[in-house]
Amino acid sequence: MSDDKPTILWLRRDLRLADHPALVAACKNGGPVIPVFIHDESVATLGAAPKWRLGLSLAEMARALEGKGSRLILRMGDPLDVLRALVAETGAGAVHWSRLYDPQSIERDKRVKSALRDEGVDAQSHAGHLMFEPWTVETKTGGYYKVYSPMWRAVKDREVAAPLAAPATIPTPDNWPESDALEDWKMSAAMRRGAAICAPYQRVGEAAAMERLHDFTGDVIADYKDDRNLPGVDGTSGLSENLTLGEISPRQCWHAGQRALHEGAKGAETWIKELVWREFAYHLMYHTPHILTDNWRREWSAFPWNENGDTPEVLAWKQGRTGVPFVDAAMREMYVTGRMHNRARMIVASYLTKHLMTHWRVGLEWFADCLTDWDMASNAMGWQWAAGCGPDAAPYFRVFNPETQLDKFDAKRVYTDRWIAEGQAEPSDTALSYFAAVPKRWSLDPQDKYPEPLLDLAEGRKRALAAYGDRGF
Ligand SMILES: Cc1cc2nc3c(=O)[nH]c(=O)nc-3n(C[C@H](O)[C@H](O)[C@H](O)COP(=O)(O)OP(=O)(O)OC[C@H]3O[C@@H](n4cnc5c(N)ncnc54)[C@H](O)[C@@H]3O)c2cc1C
Repeated sequence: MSDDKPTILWLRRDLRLADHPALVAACKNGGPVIPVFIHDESVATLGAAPKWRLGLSLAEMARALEGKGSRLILRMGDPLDVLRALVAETGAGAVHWSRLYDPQSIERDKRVKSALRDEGVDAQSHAGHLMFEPWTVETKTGGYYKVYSPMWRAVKDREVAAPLAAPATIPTPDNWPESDALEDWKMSAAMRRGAAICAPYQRVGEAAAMERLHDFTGDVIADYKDDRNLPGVDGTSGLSENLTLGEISPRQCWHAGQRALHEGAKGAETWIKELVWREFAYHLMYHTPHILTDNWRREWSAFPWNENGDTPEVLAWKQGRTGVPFVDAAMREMYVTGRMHNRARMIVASYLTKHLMTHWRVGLEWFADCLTDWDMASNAMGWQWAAGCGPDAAPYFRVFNPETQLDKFDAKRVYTDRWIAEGQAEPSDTALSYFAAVPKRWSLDPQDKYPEPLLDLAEGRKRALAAYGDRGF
C-alpha cells in the first residue's frame, strides 16, 4: 500500500526505533505514522515490577519518538475497539505491529487482524521479537525441537539478516489524536518494594541498551564462559530487561556477538547460545502453550506439590529468610534490583520445588511479580527446567545443594555479603537497602539474628527423592 493515508504503528514489546520491521514498513507506506501503545488486559494483569518497568520504558519510548518529531499515543481498552476508534479519528488505512507468540496475544492479534481487514484496513504483522520464528525451525522428521542442543545445531549457521537502521524521519500527521497521560495509568501503583530503591538498577530504553551491548561485547564477553556462573561478578550482559520489552532486538545482539566472536572473544559463542535459549523458550511456548500453566510432562500431575504460596516456609523463601545464604541473597537481590543472577535463579527454583516440595507455579508467579526482566516464555521454561517437569529439564534427582554451589561459585562470599546484612559488623549499603525496600508489614530489621535454616538440606533432598521415587519417575 502506498497512499497518503496515515498508518497506525501498534507498539507492544518492541519499544525501540532501530531494527524495527513494523516501523520501517509503516514509514514506507508514505503517509503519516501514528505510534500507539494500548493498555489492555495483558498490561492490566502484569505483576508489580514488570508493570512498573514497562511504564519506564514507555516514557523513554515517548522521548525517543519526540526526538524524531513524532509522538507516542497512549490509549486504554480492548485493542480492537481502540484501533477502530483511531482509524475512524485519523482516517488511517493501515495498522502494523510486531508479532508476539503467547496464546493470548496470538488469539487477540488474529481477532484484530481479521476484523480490521474485513473493514478494509490493511492490517499487517511483522517479525522482530525473535530471530527464528517458531514455524521456521523444524526437526528432520517435522515438528519442533523438545531438546535445546539439536535446535542450536539447526540454527547456529543460519543467515540472520543484518539489523535495520532506525528511520531517519518518521512522517507525522497534521493533527495528532488525543492521548492518555502516562501518569494516569499509575504503572507503579503495585510496586510495594520501594520503586526509588529499584530504579537505579534499571537500564531503561534503547540508547542505554545499545550502550550496554557495546560495552559488553567489547570487553566483558571475552570471559563470559566462566564469569557468567559467578553471581558476585558483573559477567553477563544484563540485557534481559531490554530484550523482553524489545528495547533491543535479538538480531542486534546476535550480530554484536558474532562480531566479537570473529574478533577472537572466546566467550562469545557461549553468549550467542544463550540468545538461542531464549528462542527455544519461545518455540516451546508457541508449540506447547500449556508450558505456561501446567506440567509440561503430564505424568508430573501425580507429584505431591505443596500448592499454597502462603505457608511459613514459602513466605520465608519469598522474603529471603530461609537461613540458606545463597537462596536468601538471591531472593533479596531480586527484591531490590528486579533481577536475579541466572545461577541464583536455578538455585532458588530448585530449593523451592525440591527441598520445599512446592509447586513451580508458586515460584513462577512470585518471579512474575518481582522481576523487571520478566519474560513469560523464559520464566516458564526456567521454572519447569528447575522443577524437572519441563522439556530438556534437570533430571528429578538433580537437587542443587545451595551450600556446595556457594563454595563453588561464590567462594569469597562477595554475593552473599552484598545482600545479607545480618551478622555483619558493617553491612554493605546493598544489603541494608533490602530492609528499606520491603513492606513494613514484613517486620524485618537488619539487627535481627540471621535465621536458622528452615530445614536440613540433606533431609530435604532425601524427602524429595523419596517422593519422586514413589511415583516411579
Ligand atoms: C527459574 C528461572 C526463571 C527465569 N525467568 C526469566 C525471566 O522471567 N526472564 C528472562 O529473560 N529470563 C529468565 N530466566 C533465564 C535467565 O536467568 C535470564 O535470562 C538471565 O539471567 C538474564 O541475565 P542476562 O541478561 O545478563 O543474560 P546473559 O547471560 O547476558 O544472556 C543473554 C540473553 O540470553 C537470554 N538467556 C540467557 N539465559 C537464558 C535462559 N536460561 N533461558 C532463556 N533465555 C536466556 C536472555 O534473553 C539474556 O538476556 C529464568 C531462568 C530460571 C532458571
